[in-house]
Amino acid sequence: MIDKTIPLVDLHRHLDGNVNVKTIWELGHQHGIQLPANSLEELAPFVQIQGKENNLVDFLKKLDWMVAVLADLDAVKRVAYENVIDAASQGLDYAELRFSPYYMAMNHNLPIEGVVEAVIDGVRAGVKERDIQINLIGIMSRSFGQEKCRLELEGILAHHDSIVAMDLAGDELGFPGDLFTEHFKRVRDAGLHITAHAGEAAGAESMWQAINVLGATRIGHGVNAIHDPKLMEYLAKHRIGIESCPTSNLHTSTVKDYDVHPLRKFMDAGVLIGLNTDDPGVSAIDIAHEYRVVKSEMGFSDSQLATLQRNGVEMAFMSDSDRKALYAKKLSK
Ligand SMILES: O=c1[nH]cnc2c1ncn2[C@@H]1O[C@H](CO)[C@@H](O)[C@H]1O
Ligand SMILES: [Zn+2]
Repeated sequence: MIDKTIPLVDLHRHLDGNVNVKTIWELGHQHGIQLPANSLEELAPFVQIQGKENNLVDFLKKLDWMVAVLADLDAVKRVAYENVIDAASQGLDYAELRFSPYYMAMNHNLPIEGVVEAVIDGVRAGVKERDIQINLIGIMSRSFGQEKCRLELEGILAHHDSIVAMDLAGDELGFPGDLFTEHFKRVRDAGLHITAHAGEAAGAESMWQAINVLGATRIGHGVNAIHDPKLMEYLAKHRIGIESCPTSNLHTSTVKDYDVHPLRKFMDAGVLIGLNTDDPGVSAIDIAHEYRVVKSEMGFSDSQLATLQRNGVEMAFMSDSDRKALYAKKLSK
């Protein structure tokens, strides 16, 4: 089902949405943080989706305990390190891990730039131990407004050599992209790639804005492009990559079920689209799960799955020579 000759990648994976229940438990106890449960089993439903949530904002609350236990920079480093080990254990050859430094810093007043450094350190430590390549994407969490996003941006830009791209995540309906026009101008000036969560809670207009105003060359989710044929055509023509996260879309009630997910329509329209996990810890899934459901619930053939797998590599924020090297490494295994 997963083609062993093609690199397996996950480009849309929040490391602050992928903290082990056990790690939350241990950090909570280590730092004397009051948790809402008396055992690991009791804690799981506070951070993992049970069934589905009514909307995106409710879904996002599940991440709150994952960052509530980040009491110091060692905790941040641990979470970043464990994310690399987890990604490698899931069979990924390459992953882009994204994180929101203010969101990770805010509960315990950590220095934002320190959080960025701790994430970079933790990822470096993980990569030393496992056969996986990682690139980092900085997130501006739109839900906290323009000023907090500016702080996130500055923390990331201070380390732009270790970061490949910038993203906009959080409450898409409440905080439209054009609030962050100035922020993304600075991102473009710094030469970072741009992806944005769009067309998930809001409509196609939010995707047009992400592309035309913010400068996004990839879009997270993008589900609602399906209602705008001109946009579908534009995405295909300009090779704007769609980072699809089907299970997350069910869990946020963006899409009712797998069999009505528009993934196939994007493929038919010639749009570059790949499979990703989004918040694997919250959704309690791995990347193989996404390939499995696309096959079993959406009826994709193995060759269509292989196209999705290759699309992921093509969309990755890496140089063409690194892309070639990734393919070559896979074939030599
Ligand atoms: O599916 C999603 N849609 C929009 N925002 C998200 C999603 N998953 C996580 N975050 C947001 O990303 C930041 C942490 O990395 C937080 O702002 C969280 O709310
Ligand atoms: Zn996301």
